[in-house]
Amino acid sequence: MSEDRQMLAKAETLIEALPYFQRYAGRSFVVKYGGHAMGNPEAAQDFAEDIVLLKAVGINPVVVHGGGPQIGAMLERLGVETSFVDGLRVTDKRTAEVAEMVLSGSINKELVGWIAQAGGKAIGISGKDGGLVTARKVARRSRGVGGGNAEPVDLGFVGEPATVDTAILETASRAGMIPVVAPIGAGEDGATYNINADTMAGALAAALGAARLFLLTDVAGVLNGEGELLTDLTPVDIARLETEGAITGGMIPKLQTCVDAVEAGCEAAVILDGRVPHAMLLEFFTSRGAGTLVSAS
Ligand SMILES: Nc1ncnc2c1ncn2[C@@H]1O[C@H](COP(=O)(O)OP(=O)(O)O)[C@@H](O)[C@H]1O
Ligand SMILES: CC(=O)N[C@@H](CCC(=O)OP(=O)(O)O)C(=O)O
Repeated sequence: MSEDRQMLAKAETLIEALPYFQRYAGRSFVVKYGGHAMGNPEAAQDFAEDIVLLKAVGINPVVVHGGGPQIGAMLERLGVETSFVDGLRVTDKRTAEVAEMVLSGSINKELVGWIAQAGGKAIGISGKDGGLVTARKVARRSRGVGGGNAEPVDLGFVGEPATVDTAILETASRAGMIPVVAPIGAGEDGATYNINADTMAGALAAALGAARLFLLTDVAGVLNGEGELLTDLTPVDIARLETEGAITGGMIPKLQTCVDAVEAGCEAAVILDGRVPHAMLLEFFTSRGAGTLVSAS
């Protein structure tokens, strides 16, 4: 391509994005960055640039991060065994301490650093800060599909957001900052609860009335039993896939989050491959969408 044609193509890409900038300026986007997607430092830098660009065009991004694999690695180093039920980590007191240390400590600050490198101002918090989230203990769960006969398991200090006060997010956004939220919350009893990061992101998206919820992971999107990408899903489709047993592990809380978010008024929730450079920008601002888009109908 000649240099002139290349310049023209760049200008056209920007113009293609203009209606989106205009339509979504002032709205909130909640972006969940999964622990699996974080493995690649280059993709992480691209991710941070995308977030800073959203902020620069007047959108208010709120980042929620995971860190499941990183918590797992730290538990292994400490010789603590760990297990999951329906994609949720069974969390005793020691595990909750390690989860908070890894999530609120190292990962949260790493992401704040990446955003700063990309020229943005991020503020790292957890659900405990500014009364953002009050957690309640999740109910006992049966193990996996067809686990109906098994004794339900007590997941310990696994929480879900019971109340959300978005004031701290709005204050930070108004001040030009990008909130980066670790999925940890305090219960009314003062205990620390480990919250699945997808669930946390969905609760914030619902409370903010976010225009979009992006869940960045390490797969192309939701795959059917044949391994093919499903590009558009509704809550009815998701219920069918779950009954068929096509959804397992971490995809269970992810899809439940999408359903809850769109039913609470979020326009769309998108599951995207966070390993693909600039996946979120390409999905949102151009016609070259990727991943799985969940909408109410
Ligand atoms: N139907 C499905 N389509 C895609 N991925 C699925 C499906 N069912 C289960 N998964 C699993 O869900 C994982 C994504 O969830 P998770 O490991 O919690 O990621 P993250 O750390 O990004 O939240 C995928 O890597 C895949 O192994
Ligand atoms: C209760 C529960 O399962 N909490 C998660 C929190 C981190 C998380 O959700 O990280 P990803 O998004 O990277 O999976 C955990 O302990 O792994």
